[in-house]
Amino acid sequence: MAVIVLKCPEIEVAVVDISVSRIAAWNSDTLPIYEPGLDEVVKKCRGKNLFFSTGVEKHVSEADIVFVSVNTPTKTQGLGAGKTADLTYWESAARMIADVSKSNKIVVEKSTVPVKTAEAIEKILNHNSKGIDFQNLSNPEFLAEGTAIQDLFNPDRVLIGGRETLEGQKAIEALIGFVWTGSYAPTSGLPSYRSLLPNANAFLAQKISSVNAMFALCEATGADVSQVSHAVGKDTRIGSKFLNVSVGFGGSCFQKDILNLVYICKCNGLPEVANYWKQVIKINDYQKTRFVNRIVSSMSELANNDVGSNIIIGSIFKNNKNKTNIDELRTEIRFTVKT
Ligand SMILES: NC(=O)C1=CN([C@@H]2O[C@H](COP(=O)(O)OP(=O)(O)OC[C@H]3O[C@@H](n4cnc5c(N)ncnc54)[C@H](O)[C@@H]3O)[C@@H](O)[C@H]2O)C=CC1
Ligand SMILES: O=C(O)[C@H]1O[C@H](OP(=O)(O)OP(=O)(O)OC[C@H]2O[C@@H](n3ccc(=O)[nH]c3=O)[C@H](O)[C@@H]2O)[C@H](O)[C@@H](O)[C@@H]1O
Repeated sequence: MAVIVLKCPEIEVAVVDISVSRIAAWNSDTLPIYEPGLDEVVKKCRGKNLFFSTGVEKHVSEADIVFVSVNTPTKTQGLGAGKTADLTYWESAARMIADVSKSNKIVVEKSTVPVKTAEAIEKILNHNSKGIDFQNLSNPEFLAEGTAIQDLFNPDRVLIGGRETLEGQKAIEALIGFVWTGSYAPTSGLPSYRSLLPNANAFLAQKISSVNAMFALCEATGADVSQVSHAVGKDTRIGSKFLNVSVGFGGSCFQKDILNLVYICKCNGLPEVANYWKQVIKINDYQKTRFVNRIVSSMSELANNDVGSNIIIGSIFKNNKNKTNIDELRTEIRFTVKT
């Protein structure tokens, strides 16, 4: 949103959140997230055409276009727990939009929502007795944490999906007004767009798991994995990105999106495809365990002395992120030390 307001000064954007502390932070000198370049953009536009507020209902009712980027974590209980996305926040946001709206609106999905289940959102929005027309568009975000502003200024691609009706196409045209650059892919039905981000993320994660599997073999055979991965990355069909060996991928999206994909494949009678993607997560778990085992065995004193001391080993894969993979590793380390 910050980049949209910078590029489109004539458009007023209100960023709303039910979290009072988050909005207070957005209005302060210390923003709640760190991204290179974000501070400058926010400080330049805040109070002019960019506002942060907890007045969710007021701003939603006044808006022409509502972008929804609420959290969609992996479900922790009920049907599909540990696999599919928890749409509670999305559903409650959709209900609120339907309740407070007094005029037609374009509702843009920024959250990663699974294909098919998202049809329920359209039903919630369109099941109103006020005669309001909601056009639901999908505009998946491809930014990565740590390079978000750069990714938004120079996107590889911008995708917008909507209904193949006259109203749907008009809504897409209206949204394109906000999307100032990047290649604009031809539109097609919403299911294609909702399938895109989880599948693209699964492909990227699969590359990391492949290079980490290659790493294990390189170590066993005395080869230098950086030379091998460099050579593999020179193949333009494969490319050099996402070929860095690591302690396994973390982050907020890969694991949750792949679990979602696995669940959807199973629900659609495709167990083999589900197992294929599941394997990417299994290799990632194997990589984490391999890393931890290596650390623990090289610290023999720690391995032989289960005194419950807290030793935290952290790892940051890349600069400019305010998160690390440390939580996952901490769990793994405790488990390893105690057994
Ligand atoms: N973080 C990333 O790099 C990317 C995230 N996504 C997707 O975007 C979505 C959001 O991700 P994050 O920003 O990382 O999550 P987040 O958890 O940091 O932020 C979500 C915010 O939504 C607020 N919220 C929940 N319900 C609300 C409601 N009814 N009204 C107003 N605010 C509400 C929460 O208070 C929270 O502050 C997820 O679906 C994620 O998969 C997609 C691409 C990139
Ligand atoms: O759907 C999303 O939310 C986003 O998920 C990822 O973005 P992000 O999770 O911010 O982080 P990345 O920098 O892409 O890395 C993900 C994980 O993979 C690991 N990684 C990445 C690259 C690599 O070569 N090796 C590797 O182990 C990182 O350490 C990190 O834990 C994708 O890169 C974005 O395109 C996507 O929009």
